[in-house]
Amino acid sequence: MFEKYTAPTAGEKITIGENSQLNVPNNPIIPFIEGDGIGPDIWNASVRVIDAAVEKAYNGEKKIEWFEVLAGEKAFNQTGEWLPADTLTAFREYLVGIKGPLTTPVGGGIRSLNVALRQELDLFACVRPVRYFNGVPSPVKHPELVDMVIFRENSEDIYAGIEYAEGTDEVKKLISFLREELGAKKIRFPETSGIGIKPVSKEGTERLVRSAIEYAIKQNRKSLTLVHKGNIMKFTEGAFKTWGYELAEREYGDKVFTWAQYDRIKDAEGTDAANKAQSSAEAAGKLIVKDVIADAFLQQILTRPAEYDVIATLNLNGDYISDALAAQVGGIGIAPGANINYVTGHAVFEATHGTAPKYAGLDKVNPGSVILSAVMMLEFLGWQEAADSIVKSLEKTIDQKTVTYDFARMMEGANEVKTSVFADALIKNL
Ligand SMILES: NC(=O)C1=CN([C@@H]2O[C@H](COP(=O)(O)OP(=O)(O)OC[C@H]3O[C@@H](n4cnc5c(N)ncnc54)[C@H](OP(=O)(O)O)[C@@H]3O)[C@@H](O)[C@H]2O)C=CC1
Ligand SMILES: O=C(O)CCC(=O)C(=O)O
Ligand SMILES: [Mg+2]
Repeated sequence: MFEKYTAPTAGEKITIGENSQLNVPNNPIIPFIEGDGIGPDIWNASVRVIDAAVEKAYNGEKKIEWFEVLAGEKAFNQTGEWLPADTLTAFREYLVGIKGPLTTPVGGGIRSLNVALRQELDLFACVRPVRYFNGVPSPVKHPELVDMVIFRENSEDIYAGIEYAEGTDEVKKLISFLREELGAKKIRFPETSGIGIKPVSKEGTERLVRSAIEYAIKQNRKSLTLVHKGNIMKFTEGAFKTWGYELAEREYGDKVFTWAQYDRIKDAEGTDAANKAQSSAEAAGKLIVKDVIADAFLQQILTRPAEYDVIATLNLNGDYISDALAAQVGGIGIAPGANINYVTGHAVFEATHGTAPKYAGLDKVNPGSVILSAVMMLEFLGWQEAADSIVKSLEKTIDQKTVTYDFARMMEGANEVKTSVFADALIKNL
């Protein structure tokens, strides 16, 4: 199976059965990437918390068999490759994995390994829940009103990496094709432009929006909002909105009420009739599917966060929105995430934040994002008891004001501790 890695001898594989149901043994093999920068600090703390929670929740009957796989600087230093083929094989074979952050240079150098993993494994949904933990210092007055789950499309948009640098033969060819064959007249400085391409497909949109609706219905959420910049990017972001509404009505007709329906009723029968139709859909517990333009959304999440619930959006919007919303509930130190293909069952869990290089090796940063990503992983495996016990312990530890520097600097009377000591406190509070 592997070119260079040795497959673990202990533990068993997670498999997927009919109806995309996971079969999870009591000792699943789970590949992990430690990550660059702060990766080792937060991974070493997180893995202790995860193991202790599983041990305690199941009295030793369940145990994760961790399998380290390489990517990023550690991989390059040991193998000469940034993302060895064996690492992809491991995530493919064992279905579920977890990773620390990986560095991506700006303006040149290697393309993002994080994006490569998502694309290679076709992990089309980046799921990032954002909720408030009592006692966490926040820059807004009512952080508790933020309770959103972002479904970020993870396989297309400008992340496809189709871009050509200024001055190259490729960009000259492309610009002349755009101008001469397609009549593009508005490239302001054709001699000195770089060009990036933004593919957005109907299939890609539909699978993402379908996953978000399924999640919203299962979790009894009130609304799903399609966030886009479709007024400007009509055939990519505008199409995302149109395809999203069409899919919602076609596949979930009796379970949803869309703002596209609202508009049709309004045009035919007037505003009162449309308002009535929406109110009765809400009373019947239907999921309201609505949309908002991305810039307006970014101000409304600050002014009226309670109006938003599950979010479905494109790749770049989702990237910006994840960090912005994380800040509202106390920062990127407790912002978890998952990259999931709901059809094949492949999933790689990871924090929203990056490698924070200035803190690397200082045993300083908050491991909360990776720990909460592991909570999402445990839930994905159906190990709810272990997941719940970590969340309770995190709540208790924050309540005791035992926190890392990021919270301590905004908290009165905090007991600031290192990453490893924060993990000790979490384990004690399990
Ligand atoms: N999925 C991934 O692997 C990701 C990788 N990256 C990559 O990471 C590298 C660095 O990116 P950068 O833009 O600096 O973003 P980072 O998220 O790495 O760091 C930005 C700031 O966020 C805060 N922060 C990040 N992580 C934590 C944590 N665990 N606890 C507390 N605070 C934290 C720090 O704020 P402060 O300075 O205020 O203390 C830090 O300076 C880049 O190469 C980027 O491409 C970025 C995002 C995701
Ligand atoms: O791949 C990277 O380096 C950045 C990724 C990122 O910002 C994200 O996943 O939110
Ligand atoms: Mg990001």
